[in-house]
Amino acid sequence: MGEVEPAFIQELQHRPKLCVIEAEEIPVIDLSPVTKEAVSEASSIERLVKEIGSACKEWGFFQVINHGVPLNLRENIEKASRMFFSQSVEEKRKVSRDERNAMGYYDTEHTKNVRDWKEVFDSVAKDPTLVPLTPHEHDDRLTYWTNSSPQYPPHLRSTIKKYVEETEKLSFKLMELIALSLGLEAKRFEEFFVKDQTSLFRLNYYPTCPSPHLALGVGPHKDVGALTVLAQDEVEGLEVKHNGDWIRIKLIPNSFIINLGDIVQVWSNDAYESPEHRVVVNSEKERFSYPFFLFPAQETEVKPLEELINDQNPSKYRPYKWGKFLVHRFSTNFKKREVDNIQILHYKIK
Ligand SMILES: O=C(O)CCC(=O)C(=O)O
Ligand SMILES: [Fe+2]
Repeated sequence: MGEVEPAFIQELQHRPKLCVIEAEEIPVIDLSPVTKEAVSEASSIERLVKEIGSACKEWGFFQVINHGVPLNLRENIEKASRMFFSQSVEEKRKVSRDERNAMGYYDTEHTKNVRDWKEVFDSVAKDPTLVPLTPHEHDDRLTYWTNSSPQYPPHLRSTIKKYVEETEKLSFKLMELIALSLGLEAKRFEEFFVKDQTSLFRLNYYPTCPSPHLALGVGPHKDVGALTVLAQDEVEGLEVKHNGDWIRIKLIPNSFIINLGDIVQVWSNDAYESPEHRVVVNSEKERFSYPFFLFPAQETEVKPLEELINDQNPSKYRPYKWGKFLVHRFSTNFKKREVDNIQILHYKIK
């Protein structure tokens, strides 16, 4: 990517100041009580659940250490991703996403109608993944998203598969801890993912940017799924909005950055919120990141859980069909439009 074209330029209020607020840090959570071979004492799990609960309430963002995902899988992803993005745009476009299949390469994503300074390669965790053919409410036709296989590096597909299997296990463990922290059964969320989950794994590449004060790698947004498990290289750039300030996330080597998505916000009936975040780019260093987005099965009707609503705390959302929401997002994120994208706010009961 060369000079900053108008499509990338953020409105004044969204332009990053590039001075980093170091005052606060997101919580760091040690997952050893649930990842160690030996069975942990109930009290240490209870403590962990409390920590997760306060991190979800206070930030919706935290880092995890001793998470059980082998370091070499992650190193392999980093190497393969650098090899893939180092190719010419023509080569990368050979595995471009298209109208029929949303998986593959692209560099045209817009967040809130401004183009992001990034390139992306998307894969589904379960290949093929069942999704609605169109976002239209009364169209019941389904289709499959499938993974594309770049020729270079030749092992990219298998490297992603191994990494995703382990990250997915971590995300299920985290969902159990989140369920417990809400006073639910540990396996409460399992039914939404066991069959036909639509989870997605993304390779993000943020090239150096000549004007990092005008553009963003990813504009301010909230993740739409249940949970995001993010790995990244050593270049910082991710920021979370906390009490009105953008807080830069400091890196801990080999940790994962976890954030809640909109679906957990709806399931919890706003007990937990999906945090707003963005990615600032850099004029000297390129950056790579690897989010795994945990998404439920397409037929899931997303609504506040029965156990978490009552007369004093009635449901704050109308139900929505996850598959339709997902496909709507994917069909509208790639060009500048006059209207805002679909949001959970559209389902909020006023
Ligand atoms: O690159 C990052 O650090 C985060 C990217 C992100 O927020 C996203 O892809 O949704
Ligand atoms: Fe995000």
